[in-house]
Amino acid sequence: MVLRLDTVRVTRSGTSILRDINVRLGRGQIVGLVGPNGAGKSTLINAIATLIPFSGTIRWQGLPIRLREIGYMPQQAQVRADLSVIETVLLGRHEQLGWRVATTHLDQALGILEDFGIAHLARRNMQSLSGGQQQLVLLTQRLLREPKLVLLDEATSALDIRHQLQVFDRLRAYVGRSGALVVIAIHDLNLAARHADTIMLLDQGQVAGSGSFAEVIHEQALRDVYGIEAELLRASTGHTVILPVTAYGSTGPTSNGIHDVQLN
Ligand SMILES: Nc1ncnc2c1ncn2[C@@H]1O[C@H](COP(=O)(O)OP(=O)(O)OP(=O)(O)O)[C@@H](O)[C@H]1O
Repeated sequence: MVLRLDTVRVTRSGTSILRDINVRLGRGQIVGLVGPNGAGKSTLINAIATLIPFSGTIRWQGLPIRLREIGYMPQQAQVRADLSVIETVLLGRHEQLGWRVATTHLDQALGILEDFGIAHLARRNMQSLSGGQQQLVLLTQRLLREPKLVLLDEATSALDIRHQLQVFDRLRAYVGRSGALVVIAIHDLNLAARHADTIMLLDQGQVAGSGSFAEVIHEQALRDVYGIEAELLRASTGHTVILPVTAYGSTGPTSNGIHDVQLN
């Protein structure tokens, strides 16, 4: 197991935010970090990225994590600099850039933009892009130097359905090629069901479950952690689809099992 957290705790402004987090994660997988608003997902990602103080130990391949060696993308990555898209992506390799940009670096930057279907934006100014386009560019920037640990906080939240699928396809290819570990905080449980190899469910600063989607996200967990009644459907792909029915406590139809639906 390459990412190891032992009794990690985070306290902010006197309040306990994360309590006794013990985690073991192996490489070559996408881990979906899920949980309701305020559960502690961003805090956990920020602690792993060493951006906030924590107690306990966090080790990557047996060593303390160094931010510059990982690919980290915060929840609200902001673009302030007046740079073009290609310049922004190249900054992903800023430690290696000199007075001239090497052709190989430029080719890599253009290649990753192409891979994510946004090569046509290469010469555009970042400020002129939509929020979703900026999110895609920043993701390619983080992946440019091929980090083996990638921490993404809601990295697909501003993307349309096609781009969400595209990003997960690219992340899957990246993980397959590089053997990286990708941890992505994500609200969309259906996306997580489809694309995450492992689910880690956070609730009130603690790990409420980890394992396969089916092991972690079931009707009782949705009731206990999210406070909703939901139907769990099974798509023709075999993946679970969650259909929220009603918020806990309100009246409405409840689920009585898993149903088959045909997706074309
Ligand atoms: N600097 C801070 N000082 C005090 N409390 C904080 C601080 N940062 C976060 N919190 C609290 O910690 C808890 C966890 O926040 P966090 O942002 O990690 O949750 P999250 O699961 O990422 O939520 P969301 O899904 O809404 O993004 C929340 O209750 C939040 O109010």
